[in-house]
Amino acid sequence: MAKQYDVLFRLLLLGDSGVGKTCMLRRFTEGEFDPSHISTIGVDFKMKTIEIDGLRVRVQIWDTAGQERYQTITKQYYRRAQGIIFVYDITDRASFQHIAKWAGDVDEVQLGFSVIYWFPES
Ligand SMILES: Nc1nc2c(ncn2[C@@H]2O[C@H](COP(=O)(O)OP(=O)(O)OP(=O)(O)O)[C@@H](O)[C@H]2O)c(=O)[nH]1
Repeated sequence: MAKQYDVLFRLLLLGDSGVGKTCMLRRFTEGEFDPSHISTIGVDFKMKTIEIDGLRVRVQIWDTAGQERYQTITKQYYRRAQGIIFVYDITDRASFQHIAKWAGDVDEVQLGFSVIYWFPES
């Protein structure tokens, strides 16, 4: 079967628990918003193929649990990511301050990464 994409990017969502990582991913991949908060256990992923300048780009986005207790699992995915999306809640100052800690964790295993900021609607 012919390949359904030309390029594959693996991205990772990181940030505190409850900042909206899963919601953001569902909105991007399925166009849906579910206001309930069911904490991610470990990691999960979704994919979407978009066309950019005639190239079919498949984006594979890994959604990680923000809860501390899963960090041994989630850290295993840092190295494999080609880009990291740091997510914080604009109504929660601490979640923004913690971005430095998340970025520091990534820096320990992977030098040089992309940073994209997401501002959830409030
Ligand atoms: N007001 C508002 N609430 C949002 C938005 N995005 C997400 N939420 C709410 O934030 C809560 C947490 O969303 P999740 O996407 O489950 O959070 P998460 O970061 O994946 O959490 P963990 O899986 O525990 O790491 C949910 O109750 C959502 O309803 C937004 O843009 N605006």
